[in-house]
Amino acid sequence: MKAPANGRGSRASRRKKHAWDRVEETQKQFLFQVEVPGESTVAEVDVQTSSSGPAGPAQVPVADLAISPNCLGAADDVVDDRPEPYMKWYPDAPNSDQVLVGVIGGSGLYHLDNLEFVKTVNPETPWGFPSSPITISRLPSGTRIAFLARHGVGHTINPSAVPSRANIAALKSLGVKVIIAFSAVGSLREEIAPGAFCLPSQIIDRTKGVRVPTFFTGSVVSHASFADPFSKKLSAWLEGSIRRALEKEGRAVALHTGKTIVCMEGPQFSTRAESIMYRQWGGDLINMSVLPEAKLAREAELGYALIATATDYDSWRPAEAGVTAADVFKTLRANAETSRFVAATVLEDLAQSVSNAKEGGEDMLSILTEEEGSMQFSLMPRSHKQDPAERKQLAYVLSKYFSGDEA
Ligand SMILES: CSC[C@H]1O[C@H](OP(=O)(O)O)[C@H](O)[C@@H]1O
Ligand SMILES: Nc1ncnc2[nH]cnc12
Repeated sequence: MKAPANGRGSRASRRKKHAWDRVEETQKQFLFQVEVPGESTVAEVDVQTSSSGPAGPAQVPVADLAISPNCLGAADDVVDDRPEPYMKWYPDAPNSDQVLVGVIGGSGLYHLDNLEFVKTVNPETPWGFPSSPITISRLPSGTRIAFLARHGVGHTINPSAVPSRANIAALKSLGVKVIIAFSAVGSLREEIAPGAFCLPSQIIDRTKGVRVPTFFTGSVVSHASFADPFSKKLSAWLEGSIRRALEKEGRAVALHTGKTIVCMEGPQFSTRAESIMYRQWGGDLINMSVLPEAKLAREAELGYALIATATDYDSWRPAEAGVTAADVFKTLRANAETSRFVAATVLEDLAQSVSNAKEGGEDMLSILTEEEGSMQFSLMPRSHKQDPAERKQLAYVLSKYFSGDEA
């Protein structure tokens, strides 16, 4: 039985520690030699000591390999039992230097307003440099945020070439916990008019394998859960804050939620047939940028939500000409102005909630840490065949699973 989300106190803390101990134990697994059916060679695989075989080298049937997520601590053992207060379980965040939130600006959104400039950083990650130097700014409340222009400041990077791994890794290296990403999107629905804002909840992947969609490209294998590609608590919280911001702005901009976004490869726009097909598939919006960004944020255990701003009706409307970049640009400027207003309001709201959280409120803390720990059920068990250099690279984004244990 999973304990209640608000389980607290010292007993709960002990249970949590126990769950993490189990993860560490699995990192120090015993080595077994395993005959893989259908293969002539004997594979060496790390497995847990289990009742199915003695500790030490042995021949064990593949069915007995403890490579299910259970070997990382059964799901039932994992209890959301963060001890209070804030500082104890969230040690690296709550000081004024901490950059909690990363904002990724899309087409038309190359800077934010109302912020006090602190510094620009350009971290070199194991996956190279981010799309643009990252601007760290201070909100009026003092909270710091990091801003990154997805296509570079002069919009010089096409969607297929965005260095998403470097972008996500760089933001994580600054201490960011959640990413709020902006994107200019086409609308596949009459009711989502150009100018409207959307918080999508699902993605259909129509990228073509050109972009590397994972940090795990070598001998360390991982299968992250992606059923809900956007962080649910973050998106739900954003909905209220964006609605307030749009009302305050007074331009009657609509906000749609729960929509499905198609991510296509581009850079050309869709054909009419494709545009119609995406509608039949259940697509409501279309862009070229949400993937692999959202997948990589999940792998890095960062919260991620997309604020999509509709610029055009793509190419599904029979009586109209298909979308052109000029159509997009027409709406882009107004959308970007509203996006800056929304960003300023949302970020201030967020900073306020963080400081409430420090004083005992809980909501924002669970939003900021929504994805933390999620990868523990996604990583395949450690094997001596994993490349130590690769594990070291992975420590850059997932230090709690890969730091300090390189042989
Ligand atoms: C400029 S039209 C197509 C381009 O715009 C969107 O960019 P972003 O998501 O970064 O705002 C779309 O995804 C395409 O990359
Ligand atoms: N129609 C469209 N297709 C793909 N990406 C877009 N970004 C803005 N409009 C778009």
